[in-house]
Amino acid sequence: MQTQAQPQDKEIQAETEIEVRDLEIRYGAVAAVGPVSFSVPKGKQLTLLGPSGCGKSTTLRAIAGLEKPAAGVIKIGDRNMYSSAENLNIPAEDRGLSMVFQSYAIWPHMTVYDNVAYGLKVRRKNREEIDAGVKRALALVQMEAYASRPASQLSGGQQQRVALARACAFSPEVLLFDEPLSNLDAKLRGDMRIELRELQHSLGVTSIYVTHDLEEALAMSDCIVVMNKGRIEQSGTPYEIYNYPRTAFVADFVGSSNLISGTVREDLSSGNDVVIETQGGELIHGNTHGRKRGSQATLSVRTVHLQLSSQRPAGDRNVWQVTIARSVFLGDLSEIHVEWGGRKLIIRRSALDRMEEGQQVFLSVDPNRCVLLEDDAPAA
Ligand SMILES: Nc1ncnc2c1ncn2[C@@H]1O[C@H](COP(=O)(O)OP(=O)(O)OP(=O)(O)O)[C@@H](O)[C@H]1O
Repeated sequence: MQTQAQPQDKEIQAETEIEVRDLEIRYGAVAAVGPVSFSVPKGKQLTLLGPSGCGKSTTLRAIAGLEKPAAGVIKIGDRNMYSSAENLNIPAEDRGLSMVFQSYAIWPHMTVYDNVAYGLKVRRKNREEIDAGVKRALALVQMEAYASRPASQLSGGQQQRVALARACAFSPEVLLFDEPLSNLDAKLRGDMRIELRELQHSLGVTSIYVTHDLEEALAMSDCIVVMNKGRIEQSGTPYEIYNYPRTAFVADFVGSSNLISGTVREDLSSGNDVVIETQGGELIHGNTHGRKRGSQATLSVRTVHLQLSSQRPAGDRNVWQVTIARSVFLGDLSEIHVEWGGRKLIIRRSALDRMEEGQQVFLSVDPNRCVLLEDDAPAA
């Protein structure tokens, strides 16, 4: 019997630090967000991921106190920061949190030291506390050597480190990040991603991170909330979101997938597997998920999970003979297009094993790699 691997749900049993409940945000008559609900356990990082305009920044700004919601509750620690029922909206500066923006927002005319000291001065710390706080924060981002340099004489990556140091200097309970790496070049982004994650871990600070960059979200988060058109499509660990998308939107947005629609034909008596009749032929999927015979179903199959081989693979389940229509070299990977059941399937595989256009090959997929979606994608 085929058993479908269970999602690795190691999600943290820690106490909740941030709770967002039935939050709605409007601009005039237009509903920009909501209702959305999610929570972040203490010391963990949650990422709001989604395409441009889906409402990520608006949600984050409401948590920061920079946007007044229309309804719902925002709770940090044991205090309500916003509650429509209580007509409560605590000002941003009293929420005990710090925010790092895409546009560093550091002052170019000030030195690095003064930039980092600013938040401590505003909080009326004494000279010794300010000095200790600045030194600790600069050490965290490895910028001690630049303390006396004007901020205008720093690279983009260094400026973003200063912005981070400034955000961490007064040891906030909560850190909010709004696309903090998107002004940096690809290489620096990759490095900063790791540094930021280590920083978040070492401080043990609870954080919410906004990005539209999938890799960033997968690499940096304890939990991802995927948003679309102001609503939550799915939330879970990076592993769950990537391997078990529930909707066509998530399957498509989080990594590249082939969406294949068909009709549930029969359960195999040997186990839980289900046969879906598609235009390309029978596709066997590893778990029924309660689908009834005759119902419409859409399977998501990741482009990296479809296999191509010149020899027929062992077994006869989910194996077809196809012709390579296109082969696109992408460096580490090649993207191969094949025609299957009157539609194009895309396969991503190592570029080392070359396949030529026009070549006849065998296409196969493990039934457990075909994920049944909860909604139906447009017929393909
Ligand atoms: N000040 C505003 N007035 C009116 N509508 C707004 C305002 N700010 C945002 N919106 C709208 O609210 C929706 C959500 O915007 P938001 O900036 O939160 O999206 P986002 O997911 O963060 O996108 P991006 O990644 O492009 O920043 C969008 O439709 C946007 O046009």
